[in-house]
Amino acid sequence: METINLNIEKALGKGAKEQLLSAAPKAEDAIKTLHKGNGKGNDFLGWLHLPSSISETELSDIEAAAKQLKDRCEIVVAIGIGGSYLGAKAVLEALSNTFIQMQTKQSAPLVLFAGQNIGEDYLYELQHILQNRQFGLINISKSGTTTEPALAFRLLKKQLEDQVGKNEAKNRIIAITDASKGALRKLADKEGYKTFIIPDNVGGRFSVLTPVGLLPIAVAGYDIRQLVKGAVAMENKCGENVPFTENPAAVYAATRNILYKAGKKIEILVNFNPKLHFFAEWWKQLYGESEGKDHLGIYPASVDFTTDLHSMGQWIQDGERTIFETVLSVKKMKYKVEIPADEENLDGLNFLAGKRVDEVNKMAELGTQIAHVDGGVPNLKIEIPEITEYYLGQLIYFFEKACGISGYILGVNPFDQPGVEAYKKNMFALLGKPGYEAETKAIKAKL
Ligand SMILES: O=P(O)(O)OC[C@H]1O[C@H](O)[C@H](O)[C@@H](O)[C@@H]1O
Repeated sequence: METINLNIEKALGKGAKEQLLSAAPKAEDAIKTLHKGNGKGNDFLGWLHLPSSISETELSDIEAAAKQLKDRCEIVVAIGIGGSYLGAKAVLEALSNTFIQMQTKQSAPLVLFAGQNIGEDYLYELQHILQNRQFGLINISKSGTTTEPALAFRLLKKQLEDQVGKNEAKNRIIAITDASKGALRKLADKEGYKTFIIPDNVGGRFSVLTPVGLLPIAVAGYDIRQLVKGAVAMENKCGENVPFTENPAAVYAATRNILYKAGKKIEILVNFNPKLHFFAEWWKQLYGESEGKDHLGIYPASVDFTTDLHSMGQWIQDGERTIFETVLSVKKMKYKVEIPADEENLDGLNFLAGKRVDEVNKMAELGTQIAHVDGGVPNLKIEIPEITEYYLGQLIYFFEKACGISGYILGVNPFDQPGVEAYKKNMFALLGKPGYEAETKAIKAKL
């Protein structure tokens, strides 16, 4: 089996080796701190050895629960937001047929998502689609108190109970939450739902390799063992005793911090494969929530190429020089599409006849890299052999490990997210939630 490969040749320019070597001690310290567990946020390091510590019993339990839903449902709605949503969404978008919702024959339930927004029309349309369909629910919330998923669950639970009765609904609802705390734990225990636990020491954005991500992925028919296997391979490749230059997570973390110090405040995660769009959304939460604090942190952005070359390409080529790119480059496509010759050649494309579509895409990728580097945009490249469960598992762990290292190099606590509470407090105050009387008064005075 291959591994994903990080290439930083086009990232640091002249003196790259020296720059990297001088950044090595800080990265090595960060790795030591992570592994000793004596740094900031050290009660949230459960992800560090998560892949290698998942047991056969845990995997079988997840697969059995997935089977229970598969046997009963044509649609399963995974309810959650942030880390309780993006991991599964990213993996499913990467692995699924892009037009899965148009396919009439499904070998596994269609996994849809809810609770990741408060869109009334979104929920109306979802409820409408679920009418007279056999559906089930996976309700995911680590805290068990997040408003968006709680609201979606209230609506969909009622609909399910109305459609199949309370008893059968219990066979189709699985809750993933804290072992003892939170409203969802209480509700699940009271109703007698099957539950999975999100370990206390695994933060939401690091939880894709717990049942949070694994259950929806298994329900959709994908091989969670391969996903975990890939993550284990990367856990070893980025291990504590691997020398700095051979540890891709350390090199990535060090490189982005060198660039940040040099004024590159924005990192754009680029893909040339639309299936990776949501992988970037997952990555944005991982890095945004981990590093964006104390008025510090690279702003994680993303683009889909070549699509966005026709919209954001101008800015990236010529705009303010505060950006760098990290390109997710997929080596091998799953399918083959050859460009046909055309006798009339009215579109002038006969020079491409006989080539695969991916050859055109690869030249777009190379041409873009050269143009952007020439334009002053440092370029990191992560080569992914193919989009499979195994390599996605590698990629997930690679980014998680690098995120921990990078946050410690930056000097922040990469494992908390205090800033997220500000909007929640205001929303509750505006909605008049009991207990928020003083905040309600204060915010109304601002209106
Ligand atoms: O899983 P939950 O507790 O519902 O949290 C879901 C998400 O919302 C929070 O506000 C945090 O900012 C995220 O880190 C978290 O992943």
